[in-house]
Amino acid sequence: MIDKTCSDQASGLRYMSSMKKTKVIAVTGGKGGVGKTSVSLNTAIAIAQTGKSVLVLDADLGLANCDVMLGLRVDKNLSHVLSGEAELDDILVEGPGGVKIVPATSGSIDMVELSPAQHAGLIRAFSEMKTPVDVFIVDTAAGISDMVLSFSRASQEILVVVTDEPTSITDAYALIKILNRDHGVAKFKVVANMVRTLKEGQNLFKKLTLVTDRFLDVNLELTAIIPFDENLRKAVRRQRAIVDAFPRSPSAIAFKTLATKIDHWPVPAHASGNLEFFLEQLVN
Ligand SMILES: Nc1ncnc2c1ncn2[C@@H]1O[C@H](COP(=O)(O)OP(=O)(O)OP(=O)(O)O)[C@@H](O)[C@H]1O
Repeated sequence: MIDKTCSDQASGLRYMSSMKKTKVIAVTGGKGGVGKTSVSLNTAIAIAQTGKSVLVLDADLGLANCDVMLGLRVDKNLSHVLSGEAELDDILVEGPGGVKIVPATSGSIDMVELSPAQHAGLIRAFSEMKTPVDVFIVDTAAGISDMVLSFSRASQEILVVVTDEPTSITDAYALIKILNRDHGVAKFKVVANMVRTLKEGQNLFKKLTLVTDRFLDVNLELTAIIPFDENLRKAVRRQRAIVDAFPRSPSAIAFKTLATKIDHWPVPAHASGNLEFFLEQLVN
């Protein structure tokens, strides 16, 4: 028994040291419709276009829509991996720039309420994945459900997408507050989306920090300002990503700038840089 435990630990350690580091980023925002999926996909594709291997987890498990947004055909999803019918590598769908998407189009999976067997199965599925991953982007659902909090808390970086509407700002504040108060998260990167001018983006950030500075001990950074862009809507209607369909459009340029920034973020040297560590955090 002891021998088995030791050998499990040893192989686990060997495995950990052989693993490539992955940047894990959650894209969240509190309010629905602020552009989380648009930010996740376009940023992921822009990073993939630079030659990096990027995986997007569509973590809006009830209403997953990354595949629909890109007009991709999905045969199998994460529930097939959990039931043992498919390997993770087999369900990945490839989008523009070679970006890979983990389709999770099943309302029946609740990632935070997995049975121990499913938990182990999920970690094993990611451990055994042959597809290398430099950047793992998790597109979370709207709201402040346990699942959104778990995904955010387990990620190394949290991108909070906000728009210049009072409800978006109050929902983003509520999300930041809970992540800080209940989960000890102190660092957030803000993406001001659908703004008409740079100034509007900066003012929006100020409105948010006015309340966070007053009531919370958190550090917010304005990481990206994405302009309102009619071409983005046109691209969505055509089931294309703007960085692919209209690469010179203002929002596409802003997504590429964000991608370059992310590329320069350091990969943590410790275990939190591993995909498996993220999953452990997620389900524990
Ligand atoms: N910068 C932008 N300029 C113009 N339209 C945008 C921009 N960003 C997002 N949109 C539009 O806003 C709508 C909502 O975007 P998206 O689906 O990405 O939001 P979401 O936060 O993921 O929504 P949900 O919470 O429903 O998952 C879409 O129609 C999208 O085309």
